[in-house]
Amino acid sequence: MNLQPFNLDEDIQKKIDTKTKPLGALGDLESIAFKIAKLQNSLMPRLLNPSILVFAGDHGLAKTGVSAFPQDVTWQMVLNFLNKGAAINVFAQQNDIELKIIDAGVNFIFSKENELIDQKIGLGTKNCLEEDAMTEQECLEAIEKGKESVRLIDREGSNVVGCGEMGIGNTSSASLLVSLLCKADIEECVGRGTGLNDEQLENKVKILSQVIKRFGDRERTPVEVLKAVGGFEIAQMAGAFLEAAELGMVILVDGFIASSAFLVAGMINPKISENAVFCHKSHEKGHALILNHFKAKPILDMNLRLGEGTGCALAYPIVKSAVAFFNDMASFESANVSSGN
Ligand SMILES: Cc1cc2ncn([C@H]3O[C@H](COP(=O)(O)O)[C@@H](O)[C@H]3O)c2cc1C
Ligand SMILES: O=C(O)c1cccnc1
Repeated sequence: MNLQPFNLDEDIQKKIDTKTKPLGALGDLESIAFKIAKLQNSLMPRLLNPSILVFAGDHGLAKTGVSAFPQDVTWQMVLNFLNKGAAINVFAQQNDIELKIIDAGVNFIFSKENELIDQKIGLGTKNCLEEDAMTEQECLEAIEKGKESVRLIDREGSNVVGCGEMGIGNTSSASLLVSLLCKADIEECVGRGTGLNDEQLENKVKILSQVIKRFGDRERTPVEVLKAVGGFEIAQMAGAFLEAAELGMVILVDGFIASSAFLVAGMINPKISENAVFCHKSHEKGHALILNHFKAKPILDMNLRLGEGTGCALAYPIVKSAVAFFNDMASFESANVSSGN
C-alpha cells in the first residue's frame, strides 16, 4: 500500500519531468500545463467547449477625437460579428471556439432577430472628461451582467473562456484605468489605438491628462475607478473574469483592453490570476504595465493591436498543445527510453 501523502504540485511536476524529453525542454508549455492541471486539481486536465465572449459598448469620450474612427463603427462591427465577417469570427471558427456576441451598451438599437445577446446597460457611457462614465448602479449592473454571461457558458459545458471587446474609444478607457490603478504616468499608458497620427496622439494624451486632472489625488477603490473612466464592455468583462475564476474556469486573457478589465478584476480578487493564461502582448503601449503587474509572460508577441478576443483565439491551439503533451505523451518508463543522469 502506498502511504505517501498526496502532493498535487509535486505529482504534476513529476508527470511533466518524466515525459520523454530533456528536463524543461517544452519551455513555457510546461508552465501552462502545470497551471491548468493545478487549477483543475487533476493529473488529466480537460479543456471543454472553449468560448469567447465579445462585449461591445460605446464611450462618451469618443466624441473628443481620441479615436481614428467614428463611434458608428462599434455597431457596424457588431453586425459584422453577427455576419461572421470579422477577424475574431475567422480565428474562432478555425480553432473550434464558440463565439458569443454581447451588446453591453452600444449606442444603437439592434433588431431582435439575430443572435446578439442583449445585456445593454445604456446607449454608451457618459463623457468622462465631464463626469463619471457610469453611475454606481450602472457599473455594478454591468459587472453582474458579465458574470451572468459566464454562468451561461458554464451551463453549456464550457470550462475555458476568453473575453474580447469592441468599442470605439476604448483604448482611452483602458489607458485611464491602467494609469489610475497602477499609479503610472498617463503618457506611459497611451498608444495610437486604431492608428492615430502624431498630432492626433498628442490630442489623445492631452485629453486623457485632463481626465486624470479631474480626478485629484483621493484614493479610489477599483470599482470607483471603473465607474469613473471605464466602459460598459470593460465592466462586463471584469465581471466575466471574476465569475470564471469563481467557477474554476481557465481564463484566456486577450490584449490591452481585455487586460485592463482583468486588472480591475484582479484588484478586486487577486486570486483570479491563478486561472489566467495571458495570450499575447499587445502593440498598444500600456499593455506592458499590466503584464508587469501580473508578472505575466504572454504566449504570443506578434504586434497585434486589434482586440475582439483575437489573441485568445490565436493562442488557444498552444494552450491545447500544453494539455495534450501533459495528458498524452509517453514517460521514459512507459516508452522504455533511457533517462539522463
Ligand atoms: C474596423 C475596426 C474593427 C475593430 N475591431 C476591434 N477594434 C479595436 O479598436 C477599438 C479601440 O481603438 P480606439 O480606442 O482607437 O477607438 C476597439 O473597438 C477595439 O476593439 C476595431 C477598430 C476598428 C476601427
Ligand atoms: O490590444 C488591444 O486590445 C487593442 C489595441 C488596439 C486597439 N484595440 C484593441
